[in-house]
Amino acid sequence: MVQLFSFLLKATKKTPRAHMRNAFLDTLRLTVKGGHGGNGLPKYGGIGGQGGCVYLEAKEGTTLKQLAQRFKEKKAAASSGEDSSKVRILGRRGVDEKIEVPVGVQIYDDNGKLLADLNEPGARCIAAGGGIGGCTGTNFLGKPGEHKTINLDLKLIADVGLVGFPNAGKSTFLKAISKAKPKIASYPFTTIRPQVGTVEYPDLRSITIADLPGLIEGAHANFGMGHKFLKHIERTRLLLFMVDIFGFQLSPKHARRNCLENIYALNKELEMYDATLLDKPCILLLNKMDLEGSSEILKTQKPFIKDLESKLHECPPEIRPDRVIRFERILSISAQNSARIQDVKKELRRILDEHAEKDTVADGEEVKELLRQRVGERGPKVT
Ligand SMILES: Nc1nc2c(ncn2[C@@H]2O[C@H](COP(=O)(O)OP(=O)(O)OP(=O)(O)O)[C@@H](O)[C@H]2O)c(=O)[nH]1
Repeated sequence: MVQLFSFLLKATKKTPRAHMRNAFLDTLRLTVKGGHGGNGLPKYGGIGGQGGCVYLEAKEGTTLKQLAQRFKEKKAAASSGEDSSKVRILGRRGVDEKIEVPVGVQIYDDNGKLLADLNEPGARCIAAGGGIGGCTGTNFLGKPGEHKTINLDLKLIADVGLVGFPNAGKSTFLKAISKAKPKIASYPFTTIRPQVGTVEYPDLRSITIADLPGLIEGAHANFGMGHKFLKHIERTRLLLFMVDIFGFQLSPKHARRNCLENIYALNKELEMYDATLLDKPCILLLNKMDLEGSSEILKTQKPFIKDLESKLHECPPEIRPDRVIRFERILSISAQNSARIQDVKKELRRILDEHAEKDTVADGEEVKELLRQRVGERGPKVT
């Protein structure tokens, strides 16, 4: 009977859909447990060893998928401290459990409280401390280690976040400008995981661009993949909007949006996710300029794209943003023919450098102000 059931169960088990297989993993839940403290030895006043702790360390090249494979049971524990004995009065400390995590991981507890942000290689945090060893204060009994569930949330760290609706040409553009090799096809949703490309400059400086897929109109209401990948934009320093000059229609059931409407809709999606994203510097790319009729559309739409406020009243309410985004630069390109890709490359660099300089100056001013406040009237003069 049991065999029959297991046979039937196997028969109904479907193979996962192609896009679900090897899916990009950017969250992981783990139960972590610090080691138990060793017991003391009352007769000699011996102290038990402290339990080992579970700690996380950010390492480049690590993925959450590797982690999920290593901890199949989703549990990690450190070893207990050694009991005190006649030959070793001070018990040895338990062995720590080191978990290597991808750079850019944020650690949350079950209440959603941020415990740590491991955003550079080598950054560490203790996930579960070990219990103290038995001593006079504990009646020579070792204490249990910390035990909790943590949530790892990976947010990519890239200089530029590429956003656009499906089929706009994001993958084609990323391939043209960088060394990334994304999948490209003429139907929406080819990209189901963020792709990161690196753009190199002759002076050996390089910048990274993350293609954030899956964004569709209404994603804020959890249509499609919702805002699943938008979290990766939070740490980017510049936004790169990409829009098909001919507009986009997700399916016959959806309204066809022209390029201007697509810009409003993208603006709205970002605003609904996190309005502070609109404060980031932003470049707009109007793509597919190699196709016939594109120049005419550009000519009629450009004045309105430059001044988004002007047509806001005509924008359908479901895609109308409260605040329009300001583009530092608008470039019409053809990702397929690599036309004006070099201009985009230059602009990205220029704007990133300009903002980095501003940030440094702003930081400097802040430090000076702090110093001024601390130094007081009689201290050295801060200029
Ligand atoms: N004519 C023309 N076609 C382009 C251009 N850029 C992209 N395409 C085509 O548009 C289609 C979609 O391109 P992708 O690069 O896959 O678009 P995407 O935005 O990455 O799409 P998703 O993966 O669905 O998010 C493909 O058939 C491309 O060949 C362009 O500049 N000109």
